[in-house]
Amino acid sequence: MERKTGYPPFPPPGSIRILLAIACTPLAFLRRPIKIGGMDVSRQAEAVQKLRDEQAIILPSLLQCDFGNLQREIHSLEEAGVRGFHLDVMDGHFVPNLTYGMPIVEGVRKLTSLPIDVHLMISEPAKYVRQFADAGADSLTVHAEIEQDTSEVLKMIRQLGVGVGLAINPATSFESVESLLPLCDLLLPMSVNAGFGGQQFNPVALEKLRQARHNFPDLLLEVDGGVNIGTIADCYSAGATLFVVGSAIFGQDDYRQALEGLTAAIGL
Ligand SMILES: O=C(CO)[C@@H](O)[C@H](O)COP(=O)(O)O
Ligand SMILES: [Co+2]
Repeated sequence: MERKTGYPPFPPPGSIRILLAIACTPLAFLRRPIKIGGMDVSRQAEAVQKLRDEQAIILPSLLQCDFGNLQREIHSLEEAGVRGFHLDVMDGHFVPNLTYGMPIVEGVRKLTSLPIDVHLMISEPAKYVRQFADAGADSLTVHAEIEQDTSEVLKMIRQLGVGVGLAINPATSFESVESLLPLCDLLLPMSVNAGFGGQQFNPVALEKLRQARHNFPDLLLEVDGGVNIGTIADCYSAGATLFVVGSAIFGQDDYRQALEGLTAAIGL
């Protein structure tokens, strides 16, 4: 399937081209917000760009960090070289586990300027996406398996000016969500059933990554669940560039060593 890029098929007329060139310089993004149809696209562009900037980004899933020492944990992870954070929000309904909500996102936002990637494992994301964006999330990923209209939720997230992500559990096929992908910046084929850290990697995610990379070359591809030095290389070869890692970091005393092991495993 050919991806609709939204780009014009030929260069726009001179005046529009100049305006676009000014608006698209990184410095212009830093100077002022750009509103298109009432939406602030500068934050979205910056956040998604940061995630696109590198060949591979390891995102620690903070689920297993020491929340009694959150500031120290964020600091240690930054010192160890991480380039972003992954926050798992679970509501005890969409998944049989309950974690945290907006206050923790807000707390982490105060402690870091790195991208915060929020994974919403909740039944009714439409009710809360605005609050998560206001709390400081840079990208919001919702599950295709929710009972709400997923395309409407993805459009709502787009309007909020943050990165738009779609997650699919191992039992959900790539084909069943393909038509939603033009609405997204990011696809997350889960390599475990959403709900708990510390599960074993399910290779069913790999074929979905390959399909997505082939059909949607510009889409950010993330993988989450059981990613460790034994599984990360296959995910990278399949096309993922964002790697969510919980146990393989927090199960180690030395975060730097854990990160170095993971990046070495993909040859970077
Ligand atoms: O979204 C989830 C679990 O549902 C994850 O982000 C996990 O927290 C990752 O932990 P590990 O599988 O790496 O231990
Ligand atoms: Co997650």
